[in-house]
Amino acid sequence: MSAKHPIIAVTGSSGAGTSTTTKALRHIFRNLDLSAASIEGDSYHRFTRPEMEVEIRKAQEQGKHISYFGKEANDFALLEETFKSYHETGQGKFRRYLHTFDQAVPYNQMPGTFTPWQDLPDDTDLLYYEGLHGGVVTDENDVAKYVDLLIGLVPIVNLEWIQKIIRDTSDRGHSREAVMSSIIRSMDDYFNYITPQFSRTHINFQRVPTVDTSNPISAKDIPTADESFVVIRFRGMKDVNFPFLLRMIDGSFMSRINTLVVPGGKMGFAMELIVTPLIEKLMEKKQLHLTGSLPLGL
Ligand SMILES: Nc1ncnc2c1ncn2[C@@H]1O[C@H](COP(=O)(O)OP(=O)(O)OP(=O)(O)O)[C@@H](O)[C@H]1O
Ligand SMILES: O=C(CO)[C@H](O)[C@H](O)COP(=O)(O)O
Repeated sequence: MSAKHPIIAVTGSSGAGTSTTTKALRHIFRNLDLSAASIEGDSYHRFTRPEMEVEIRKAQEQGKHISYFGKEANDFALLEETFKSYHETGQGKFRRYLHTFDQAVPYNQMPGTFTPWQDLPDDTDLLYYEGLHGGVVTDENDVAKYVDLLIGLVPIVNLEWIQKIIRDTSDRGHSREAVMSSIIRSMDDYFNYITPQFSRTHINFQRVPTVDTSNPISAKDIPTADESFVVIRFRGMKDVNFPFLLRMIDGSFMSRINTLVVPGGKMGFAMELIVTPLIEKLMEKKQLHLTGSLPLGL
């Protein structure tokens, strides 16, 4: 944990909605007048899209699987190093993985390639990570230990697959069959690297649809905000003002002592109400540090 250079991470599987949620987080940063250095989880893939296709074939020939969820296809050491560097110095490097032609054309590159590494801007208030592995811990690497506020974004799995299948086929140019086989191929890594993170998060936001999603493969649309609820689980946080949240968020209720449920359309609002005071607290700590009132290391 770094009072001086705090790190906030939103972690979730492919299609969970981490990019979508980033809009709510950016809104909070703007309201608080904070400058955030941003990094994306996909930047830590080891391979471009054509290279990954080769790696998938090589693995298959050896009777193995490689997926974007696992350590073979992602450089966890580099991600840990980036977090460590920001935590200690407020600096680091970033690049982007370009998924679509719309993203790639401004760089004069092809989809499925990386932009060159660049320095993060100087003098930012915090580092914001959005992606697959913000809370990853393996035998070799511990990314989670540098994160001051770790948020999990976890739709129930049928909804996650619907979101992934529809997004990947309509925006990223993949066939339905290719997306399906990538989901199947990713299963081991999903259990080994993705899901354990959600027991390390401070808060999880889990979208639960109220329409039938029992066959995600055949779904034509993503359930809308009005067709879902969001289950929000807090871990190890003593000062959550539940009465205030219940009063402010119409239609919300508690389902457990640490769990708030809000209508799907209120997810952005709930996120702002919950996350804003937490970020304010991180900033107060940072300020104390800068004025020398907080011992180093706290
Ligand atoms: N709360 C939501 N309500 C409705 N649709 C959503 C919601 N969150 C995400 N989606 C949709 O789900 C799809 C996947 O979302 P998004 O691209 O944000 O996922 P991601 O977690 O960033 O995935 P990746 O890591 O693969 O980039 C998008 O089509 C997005 O519009
Ligand atoms: O979302 C993903 C992981 O988070 C993608 O599966 C991965 O980044 C590869 O992207 P693409 O299919 O565009 O090559």
